[in-house]
Amino acid sequence: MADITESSEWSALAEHHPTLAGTHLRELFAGDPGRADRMAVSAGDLYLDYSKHRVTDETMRLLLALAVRAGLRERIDAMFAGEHINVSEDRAVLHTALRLPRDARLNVDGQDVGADVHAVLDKMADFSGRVRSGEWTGFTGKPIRTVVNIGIGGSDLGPAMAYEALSDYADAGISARFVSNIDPADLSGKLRDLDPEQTLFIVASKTFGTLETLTNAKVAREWLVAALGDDKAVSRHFVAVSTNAQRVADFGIDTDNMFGFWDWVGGRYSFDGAIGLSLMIAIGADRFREMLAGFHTMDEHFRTAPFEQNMPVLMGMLGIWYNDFFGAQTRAVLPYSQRLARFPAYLQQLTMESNGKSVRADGAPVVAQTGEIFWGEPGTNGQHAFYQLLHQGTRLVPADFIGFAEPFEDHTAGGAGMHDLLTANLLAQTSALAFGKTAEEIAAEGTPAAVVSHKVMPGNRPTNTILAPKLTPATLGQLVALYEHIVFVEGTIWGIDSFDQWGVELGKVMAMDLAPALTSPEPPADAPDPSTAALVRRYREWRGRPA
Ligand SMILES: O=P(O)(O)OC[C@H]1O[C@](O)(CO)[C@@H](O)[C@@H]1O
Repeated sequence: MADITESSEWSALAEHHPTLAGTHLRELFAGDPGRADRMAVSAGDLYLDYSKHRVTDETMRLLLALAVRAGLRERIDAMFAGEHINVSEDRAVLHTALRLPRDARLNVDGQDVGADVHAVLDKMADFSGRVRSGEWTGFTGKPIRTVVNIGIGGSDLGPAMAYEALSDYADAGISARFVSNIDPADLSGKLRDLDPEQTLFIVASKTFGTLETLTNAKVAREWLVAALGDDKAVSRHFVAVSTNAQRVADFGIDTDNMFGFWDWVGGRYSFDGAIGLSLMIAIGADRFREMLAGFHTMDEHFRTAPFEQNMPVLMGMLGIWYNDFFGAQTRAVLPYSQRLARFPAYLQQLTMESNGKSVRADGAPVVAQTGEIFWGEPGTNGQHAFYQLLHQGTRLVPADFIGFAEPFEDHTAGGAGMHDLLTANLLAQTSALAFGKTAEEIAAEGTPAAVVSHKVMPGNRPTNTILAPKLTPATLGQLVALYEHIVFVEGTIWGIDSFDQWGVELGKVMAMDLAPALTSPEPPADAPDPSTAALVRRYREWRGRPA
């Protein structure tokens, strides 16, 4: 694989960078009145303003030239066609197939992928409909009131985020809870006030081999059987989502009540398929399909729009600009929507499990910094916590602000609706971050000279602003697909396989090796290293075990 940093396109950006590094957004706007209208793009219902970036038209031209040089167009085509671009696992990468319209045809490795996807969606819709209508009852004949999704990583973060995002659409009186952590506090806290007779567990695991999920599921099964007094209750209260029917059967779940998917769907790309069953039960199959249509809208945009108008390409390349040329290490994601409270956590897995790599797809070391660190909190809460650093800290933290025009409800407060105040905060923050406030402006307000420097707002801090009319199933689908494709764009430039996650394996194996050292009646003979040995001794002592 060629070294992208040796390309003339990379060099051109490196040469161009000092000019922009020495230019303030105030100057860029002053010299370019049409910038805000020009540096904006729409995709589906999403509107992106990227004018508050430290770029000129020339920067964007150079960034897109780099994308072309990296073979982004060919790679997009390869992904959508089902080529095995996940090289380390020799798999296709086809989460985009999960949202293909019913009449679309896609044959991959001899499989009619579209037909398979819709067969599962139909099975989910049938089951969800029965649960929602009360036709599907628990063992004692009562309707289901709570769905508990037991899963972790992609089998948790996606459905949990989307359920919260779309909770205003949950119209059947069925709520969902999500259990992921092997910390027993998670499961017991979620079960505490539940009626077992009206609870349905969805055990969600692509592999059905994940320690946390299987352990939680076993304890949940014991809780259910103890309460209902009969093993036979399990078949009415446990269903599974997995790619591994054998393990589902071994666990004791009837495979008729299993909803499948395929190895060409990565866990972190999977909640728009069967992993989203809890969401579908809560909001219904029609709303779920609206969400899928939203995903598909963004997929088509990504697949077909010219790079100059292509939202994921533009945002991905801007990520490269800050990460690899400005040396920024993180990106804040700041949704001005309480409903999107879990969106940053969801994005952390999507982006960092995908692009946190230090070898390229061909196994050679990477040649540039990879893997932006994603983090964030909903506005306005973040404003009263960490925005101080965003505004006046020494680090450059590019940020994505996400807002919606229409609220679900809008109480008035002092003339303005609460939602309008929320949006005013979003707009104020991006403006303050970009333009700041100079020492002269602060002094002119009569500020004592000794305090002026403390109050200076440097500005020149770049942001994306993404606006949509309303947070609906369709806009959520568009938003998630947008970030999926941003990950893809960045991964392509870095030349990495964004679809494996080998870095999580070692810790899992070591935990299984260490567990006996914590629990054995006799002091353990060895530990992986002296520090861990000392910690094991301390733990055992506090647990009352011979150290
Ligand atoms: O769905 P599974 O197979 O239980 O895996 C859960 C999560 O664990 C991981 O493999 C990481 O350990 C994620 O990629 C995945 O989303």
